[in-house]
Amino acid sequence: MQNTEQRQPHVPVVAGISDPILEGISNGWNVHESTDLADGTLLEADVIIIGTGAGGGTSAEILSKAGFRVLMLEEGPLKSTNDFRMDEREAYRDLYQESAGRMSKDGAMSILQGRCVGGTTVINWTSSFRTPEPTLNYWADEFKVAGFSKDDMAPWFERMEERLNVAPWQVQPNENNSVLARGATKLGIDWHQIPRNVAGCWNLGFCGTGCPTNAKQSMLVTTIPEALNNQSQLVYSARAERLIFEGSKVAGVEITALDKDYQPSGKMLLARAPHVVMACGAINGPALLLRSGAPDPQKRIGKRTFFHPTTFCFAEFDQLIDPYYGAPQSIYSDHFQWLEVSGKAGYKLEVPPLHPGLTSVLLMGHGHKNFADMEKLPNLHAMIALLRDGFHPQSEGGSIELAGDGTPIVDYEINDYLWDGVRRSWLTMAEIQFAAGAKAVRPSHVDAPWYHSWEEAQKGINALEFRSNAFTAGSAHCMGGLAMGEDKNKCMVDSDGKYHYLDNLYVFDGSAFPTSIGANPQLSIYGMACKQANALVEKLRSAQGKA
Ligand SMILES: Cc1cc2nc3c(=O)[nH]c(=O)nc-3n(C[C@H](O)[C@H](O)[C@H](O)COP(=O)(O)OP(=O)(O)OC[C@H]3O[C@@H](n4cnc5c(N)ncnc54)[C@H](O)[C@@H]3O)c2cc1C
Repeated sequence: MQNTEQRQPHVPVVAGISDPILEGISNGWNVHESTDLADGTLLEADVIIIGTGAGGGTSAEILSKAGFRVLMLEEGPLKSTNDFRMDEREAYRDLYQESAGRMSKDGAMSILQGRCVGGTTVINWTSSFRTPEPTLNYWADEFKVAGFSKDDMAPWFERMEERLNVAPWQVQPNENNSVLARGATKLGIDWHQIPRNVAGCWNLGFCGTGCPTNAKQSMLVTTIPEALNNQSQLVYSARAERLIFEGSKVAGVEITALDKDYQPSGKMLLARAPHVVMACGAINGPALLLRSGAPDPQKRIGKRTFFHPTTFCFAEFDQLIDPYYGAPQSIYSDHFQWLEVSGKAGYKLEVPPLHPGLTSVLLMGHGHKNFADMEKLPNLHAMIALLRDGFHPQSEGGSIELAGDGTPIVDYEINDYLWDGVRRSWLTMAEIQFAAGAKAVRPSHVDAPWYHSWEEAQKGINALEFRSNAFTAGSAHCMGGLAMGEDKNKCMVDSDGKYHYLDNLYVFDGSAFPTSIGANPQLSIYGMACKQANALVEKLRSAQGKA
């Protein structure tokens, strides 16, 4: 097939590991790079799915298995096993939105999000949590989300856990994670093992640059191959530019074909189908609707965009931590998460993997200071606190605007309410790190020196000043912007994911969350998309029956 030759696959990192995408293409899958198609090409299907991440992959498998002709459109490139060479430079350029440089409008928030076939599931760290019950209850009470109680959702989570091999990680945690467990135990803080979606994981630690052994059960190696086996079509490097509306329906999708540098190639394509599912994720999904001028009587598109604003605290140890090796996340603590559901910001404690490129940015500082900190890397541990966003009147999240070229801008302010959570989270993390034997700790704030005792850290952290851009606040969890619920004053889609103001448009991805989740979001998206895509199958079948 032409695509196989054109892609010129790299030499695999691990000899003998198959590349299911290259194999599928050579067996005749209907896969096209957008620029291979002639300008003006018309693509047709029963259902168009825009975006191939957690929501898109899950929906494509379900709809195609039910016999519907599915067209998957993906803005990012098609990269697979042999392209994943555990190299940050290549991975950020090829697999991340804006080459991993996406930021909030004021530059205070770094945002990591995927952009490739398989979406963010290709680069995520595999932690798999069901949506916490207090979150589901809050959605029902505040947004009139129907059919999402803990019991309603249990069968959908079970189904996706089985499909993606979600299970507690039985291997000894790496030292980076062990620090969290050890320090928490000393202080009487409860912690647990993280379930992961892996099959035969080699414990390499490079989940964030794409899995070179196919162990991570991302959409790329599970649902997308199955959808392609079920006669779906995939067009990649294909950005849905605009939805075309006719009356109360989406009549087509205008597509920009992107070149090898991810820039518009000058070619445009058009796709038509009776039903359109948006699964382009938070930020880009609302931006697509804004670009398209979608009906929005309450002006709610892009509002309540959430992140789990994430704080970092570094610690230096005498012993080797090697924080870049081993399963990135295997221990968590929810001890500080649900003390109050809608009071002060709660937070989940985890650790991030520390690869050099990412770490040099997170540490803040530059020149000699940054160099000196980076020299500590083999003995460095980091802990993160994911602040729960969206459960308080002063935690309304951000909003999406459009730049002059139609690309999204995220306006998201870290305010006093969140700053209070930031400071508390630094205190918690520093105390745990010292309890685990750290010789020095440093929260990621430009003014923070290395503190050499818990007492010194307490005093220092309490004195740190709240200034925008003075501390690292990041997130890899983009949610909201097209809130789900039956309350039309607050929400854009109903509990089945159908857009309130159009008859044939659905949103099956993380943008539909009316708050942040309070846990890493992938399994919440899989469960929700599985439920909603099955409901859509039933609806389309009954419509066919009536026709
Ligand atoms: C480094 C990192 C680590 C993470 N670790 C975890 C973890 O351990 N556990 C966890 O639960 N979550 C984790 N996440 C987050 C999780 O993977 C995402 O929340 C989830 O994949 C989002 O699913 P989605 O369907 O909403 O969007 P995505 O998976 O992001 O998929 C959206 C897709 O749509 C495409 N797209 C966007 N706009 C367009 C357009 N206009 N036209 C065509 N295509 C478009 C994008 O390129 C993308 O491929 C992590 C994220 C990152 C960045």
